[in-house]
Amino acid sequence: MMTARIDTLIILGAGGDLTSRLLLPGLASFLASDQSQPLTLIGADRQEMDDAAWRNRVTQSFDAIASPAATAVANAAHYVQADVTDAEQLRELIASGSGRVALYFALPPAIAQKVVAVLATLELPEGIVLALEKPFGTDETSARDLNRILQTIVPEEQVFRVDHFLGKSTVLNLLGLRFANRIFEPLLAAPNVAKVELIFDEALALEGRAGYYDRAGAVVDMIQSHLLLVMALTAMEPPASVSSEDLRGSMAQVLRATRVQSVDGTCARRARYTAGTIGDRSLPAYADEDGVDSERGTETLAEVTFEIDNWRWAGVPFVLRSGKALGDSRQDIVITFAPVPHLPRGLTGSADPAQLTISIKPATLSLDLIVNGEGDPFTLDRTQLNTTLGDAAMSAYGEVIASLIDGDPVLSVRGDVAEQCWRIVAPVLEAFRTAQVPLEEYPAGSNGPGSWDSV
Ligand SMILES: O=P(O)(O)OC[C@H]1O[C@@H](O)[C@H](O)[C@@H](O)[C@@H]1O
Repeated sequence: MMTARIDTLIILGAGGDLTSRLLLPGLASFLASDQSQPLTLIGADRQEMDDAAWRNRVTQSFDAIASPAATAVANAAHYVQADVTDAEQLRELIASGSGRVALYFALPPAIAQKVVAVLATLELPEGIVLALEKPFGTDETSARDLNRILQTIVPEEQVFRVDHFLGKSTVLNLLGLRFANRIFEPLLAAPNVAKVELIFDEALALEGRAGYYDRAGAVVDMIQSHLLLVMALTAMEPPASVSSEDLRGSMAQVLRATRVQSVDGTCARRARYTAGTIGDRSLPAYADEDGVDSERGTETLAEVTFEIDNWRWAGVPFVLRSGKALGDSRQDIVITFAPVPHLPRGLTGSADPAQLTISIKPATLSLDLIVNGEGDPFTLDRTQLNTTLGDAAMSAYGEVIASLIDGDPVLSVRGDVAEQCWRIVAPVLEAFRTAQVPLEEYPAGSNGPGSWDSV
């Protein structure tokens, strides 16, 4: 496997929103903590722009996390005006890179697929890495087709399917928490665990992204991509190492064993927000947002229960929930332990089982335990052990870019995993499409439909 660092990063779609909002700030975050080697940055897009204008754009996006390395990269950046769906223009663009090249597709999925097809006709430099943003395909079949073409272009180790959740430090903390402490890992299995919940509730609403979101909805936007990967890290078997083969192999194995709890749609709920207020922001109903086709019935909140058919997890529900325009932002992994098999008679009071909560943001860990209460020593009470996990040196995008620039696919979604994630949610998407699951409503700023019990 080739693991030499990337010397040239070429961004396709350099003039787009993704580049300035996420990719360049992520690159700045990486550069601030990496001084070791120069990197040539080339931006490419259809629009007319000269090097100076592109450098200016890069500098502006780098501003929040300025560093000498970032300034050096911005000052030496180049811009190439090109239609990258044209074979000759794409070939010339790639040839303008020196050393090992990474091609970053910051492009809408349909154009990215065209460019992949064009790449398949070109002779490419040794070791080129192709970085593709989500969504990777639109279902299992299209993801498999895209993987098949990519396989004809470069080896799997040179395809980097970006999912920035794999770069979140608290998500990566699952590895240390689970595999470096003897006290949790043996307990993380049926019958010790009653349920596992992964909650990603956002106060953010549509934020002008109707063009993408109205076709995706909460299941595709969050559960199919990010949350299933977090679930895989929470539930996978201990890998022998954190090499890309071992880590991604363990993730793939647990996802292959994952299915929705029932195929008839009763394992899923969905809702969309109506008008409401969050803090001092008044939000229109989702259906009235610019660019939304209300007939499409897109959900802005979804909850799906999965099961993992293996020895460790058989029968334990994994509830994944994510929604927008909710009153409380929450990003938690909540592991609820099973009740003890026998509570000594004479101990009274709340014996609700212990819970371990790993919060992605703010990065905290809390263990909710039952102890003897302060008053009557035979009355049970609850106590909480809390700790903060500290801020990561790099942003999630920075971490993913670091792994890309290192030429190490460990934080990239492996091809078969991308296909599995689509396979897993397919029955839910079908149940939504055929209206087997009612589309409920919740006012923006609330905690979801009143009938949904909160976790
Ligand atoms: O919390 P983060 O890192 O911004 O990630 C959440 C975002 O992840 C993106 O991939 C989704 O498209 C967004 O809808 C979501 O808000």
